[in-house]
Amino acid sequence: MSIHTALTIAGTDPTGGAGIQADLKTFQEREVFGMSVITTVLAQNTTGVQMINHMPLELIEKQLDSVITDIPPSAVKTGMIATPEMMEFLVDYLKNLQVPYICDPVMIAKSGDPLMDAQSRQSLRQTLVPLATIVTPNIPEASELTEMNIETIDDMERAAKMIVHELGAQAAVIKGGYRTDHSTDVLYANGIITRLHADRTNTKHLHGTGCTFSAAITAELAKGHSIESAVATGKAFITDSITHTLELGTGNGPTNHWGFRLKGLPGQT
Ligand SMILES: Nc1ncnc2c1ncn2[C@@H]1O[C@H](COP(=O)(O)OP(=O)(O)O)[C@@H](O)[C@H]1O
Ligand SMILES: Cc1ncc(COP(=O)(O)O)c(N)n1
Repeated sequence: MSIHTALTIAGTDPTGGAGIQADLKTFQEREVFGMSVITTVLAQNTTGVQMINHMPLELIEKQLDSVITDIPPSAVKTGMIATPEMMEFLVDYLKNLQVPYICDPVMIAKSGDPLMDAQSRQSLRQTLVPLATIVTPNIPEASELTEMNIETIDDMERAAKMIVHELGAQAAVIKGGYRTDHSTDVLYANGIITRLHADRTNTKHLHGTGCTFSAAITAELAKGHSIESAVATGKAFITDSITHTLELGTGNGPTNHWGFRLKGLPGQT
């Protein structure tokens, strides 16, 4: 039996809905062995972010060495990488790894709390985005990366193409979660636009949707699936996680990471 492994490099959420914790749960659900390197420890919950503490670069480096010299990952994702120094440091690391790399350009939490400053947002364009196999911005993040005003699906398609052709990523998915009329995401990969439709669930429990979606895609790439297949499975996974809501927390609650098990997914391996 071949074991697939995935590494997430990201910040934490002690309530388990977003960040590293959501990524590890998602890897497990997709039957991939999950590993993690913590960049930032957050005190946060379903109501917002209470405190942020970045790990020293040396500790991030030591964590990465511990993982990589022992259990090599088949795919890597980054989530909250909040400072230009962390981004610059990760560039060399990711180049050497030579495995699929998913960049979730986390900038703001669903609660509205900023997770990085303006200078870091700019650095992300130049450092991590060009290395990515897939970049997965939501609409505000895609606007920030492309400096475009994104309102329509056509705008989402233009932004996805710009992230590939001008910023240098291999593929981009612009997520439609910020829209109120539908939940269509747009994938641009291998020169082709694909629209991924899902019915919109009327819920406030959307904490960690982006983390969960990109982690599911990472798990599928770790198994060797194509970009198109991995994103389709990721979309089905997040849709089921949102639909089978748990109603946890006093604010905007987490998604249900075992939601897909209640319905079953196409394309499981
Ligand atoms: N209310 C919803 N109903 C169905 N799908 C949703 C809903 N909100 C978000 N999604 C989906 O969840 C995924 C994550 O999108 P989004 O919430 O925009 O990311 P982020 O957490 O980075 O802001 C996307 O596939 C998006 O279409
Ligand atoms: C550590 C960490 N990473 C990412 C998010 C974004 O989560 P959301 O998908 O709700 O925007 C978060 N709240 N915390």
